[in-house]
Amino acid sequence: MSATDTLGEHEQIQARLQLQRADFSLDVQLELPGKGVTALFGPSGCGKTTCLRAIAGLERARGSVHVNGETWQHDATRTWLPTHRRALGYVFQEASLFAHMDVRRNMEYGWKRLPAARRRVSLEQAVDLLGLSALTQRMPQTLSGGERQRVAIARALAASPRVLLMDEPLAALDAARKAEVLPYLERLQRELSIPILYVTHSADEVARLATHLVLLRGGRVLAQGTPAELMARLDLPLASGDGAAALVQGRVQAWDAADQLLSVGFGGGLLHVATGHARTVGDGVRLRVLARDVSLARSHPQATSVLNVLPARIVQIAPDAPGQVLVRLDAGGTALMARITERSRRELALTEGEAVFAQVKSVALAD
Ligand SMILES: Nc1ncnc2c1ncn2[C@@H]1O[C@H](COP(=O)(O)OP(=O)(O)OP(=O)(O)O)[C@@H](O)[C@H]1O
Repeated sequence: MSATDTLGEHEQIQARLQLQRADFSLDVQLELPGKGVTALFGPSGCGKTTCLRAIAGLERARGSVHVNGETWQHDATRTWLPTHRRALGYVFQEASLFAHMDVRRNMEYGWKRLPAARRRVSLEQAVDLLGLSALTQRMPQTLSGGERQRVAIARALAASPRVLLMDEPLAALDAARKAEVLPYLERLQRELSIPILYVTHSADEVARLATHLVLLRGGRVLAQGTPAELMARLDLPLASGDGAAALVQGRVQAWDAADQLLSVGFGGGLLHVATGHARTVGDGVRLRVLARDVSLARSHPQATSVLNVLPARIVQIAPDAPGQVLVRLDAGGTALMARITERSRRELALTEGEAVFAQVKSVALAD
């Protein structure tokens, strides 16, 4: 079987990976969309990097790996392609650029080795996507950490990979450098048809970038699905702690420059977001609503400073931190979450299935 043999399952990444170490075992079945950003998310040691390395062929797991129509590993037919025959780009935590080559020659490295017929990304495109046109003559040691990482991503892209594997690409950067690189990653997600597998243990990065999410625990898949779906599951660890939040996909309906307020429409109504950044009417946006910023009322609150009051239905109530409960709501088909005290729940006699008003004190743009 050759690298171009297909399974008829284009536009999908499938991996069955099993591996045994002295004190760790990996046993996962991944069925991932062949486009967008799939985040592999979980605590330290759960096997995120091992999964990525096994997909790349840097680690020998038992099983199979199929990437958008190509078979890279299939034990049943004794197929196992070495890493250099797998059309992938790998971006590590620390950019490993060739110190003796300038940015352009670093980028040409993988690109030149590719037969012209297989080049799907031009060098110019990679330079442009990562905003590197002013840096092509620079040597790596003169670049900031964020710039080096952008070059590493561009170099990986220029090799026209079928998939881009990124292992905590922002983890080594400080907050300011992270903020500088993130928009480029978002751009890749929007403009490229190359799927990205993105290892992270940052919930912020998941909320901002991921279109699909795989939760790993102890070498096993705990759950996989869209970030909005999994973040609203009260039985999963994402819903615990201060970061518990709902993701709301909406569309910009208006921008009020005087009040610096963005109005975003979604299935459950309208949310107003205080932001200094104007957005174009009609654009899709992702909002993050923290459970701790949502309170509940039985009737529509009057004369409140909270701008966002949405009718919703209680779907589920689960115990949370001591004295608190987490409430999953349905607002016109979109999941929201509220963290309230057990006493408030009792005094308002809130139960599953009931209609309430959700007061959303604060909303942030996730992208
Ligand atoms: N080369 C190795 N030899 C033996 N054990 C290893 C090796 N590499 C990783 N491990 C172990 O395998 C388990 C999974 O490691 P892995 O690096 O995949 O986790 P991770 O989820 O990526 O963690 P982190 O977020 O800390 O990078 C851990 O228990 C780790 O100690």
